[in-house]
Amino acid sequence: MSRMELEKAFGTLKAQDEKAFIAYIMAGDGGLQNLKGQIQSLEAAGVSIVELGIPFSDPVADGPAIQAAGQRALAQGVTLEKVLAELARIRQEVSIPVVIMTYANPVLRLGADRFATLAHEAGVSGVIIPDVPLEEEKEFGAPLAKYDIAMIRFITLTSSEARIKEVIEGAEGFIYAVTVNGTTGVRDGFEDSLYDHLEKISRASDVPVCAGFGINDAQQAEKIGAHCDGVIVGSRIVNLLNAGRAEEIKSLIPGNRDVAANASK
Ligand SMILES: O=P(O)(O)OC[C@@H](O)[C@@H](O)c1c[nH]c2ccccc12
Repeated sequence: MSRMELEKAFGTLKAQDEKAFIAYIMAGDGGLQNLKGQIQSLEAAGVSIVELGIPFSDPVADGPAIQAAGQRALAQGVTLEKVLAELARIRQEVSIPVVIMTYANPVLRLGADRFATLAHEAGVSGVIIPDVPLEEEKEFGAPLAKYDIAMIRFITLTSSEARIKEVIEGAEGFIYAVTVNGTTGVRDGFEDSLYDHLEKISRASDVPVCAGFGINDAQQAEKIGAHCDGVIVGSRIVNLLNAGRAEEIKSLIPGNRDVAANASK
């Protein structure tokens, strides 16, 4: 698999006039032996793409829910290499695209070339590394490009016009538009200016734009998704999985309204 799978997924959604729902989970939270079942249950719930987090000891952009999930996974001895090996083992049984979300350090420890090879063997479609700025992207992106794996870039609320233009030029897979300032996790609400910001980026970008951080339910997902190509939900899903309430993930996806109504009864 490669970034073609991402293009295909977004193409199918567009043809059906639907938005992408990207679910973030922490690999190895609950044990790596459960990864296959977790991804399959997301797929069955109607998730479009899985963003698979790699546990890391110094996760600067993660809020409390993701940090706690990372600690649980680290306590189980989960590493980037083990996650990629497990993904390679289960790839035939998983059909939605998987994007790896990791910090730079675990990739550098493995070596950027070896990481790209293992990610390719694991069927990974894209990679998100939040602590690698555009200026340093090449070191990571070039080996991935050999296998056509997308290097996914961020735009934040404070990105300047010039920066937005730079990010959009040569963007791959999709653009991750951060909806709030700060770390991941549930928020009370969003700035009114968010919607214009998302529309502006979407208009300018050739690749789909997906918004994430602080999206907590189907209503928010629908409202934000209306101004871009999809949403990313992390903390809420991580918490539901950890609480053994995976079946409620369905109710976070807009369009599963009946499910949502039933779940809250
Ligand atoms: O948890 P939230 O608020 O739903 O946001 C998604 C986010 O967790 C996920 O995409 C993510 C986890 N760790 C990150 C680090 C940087 C950027 C994004 C992430």
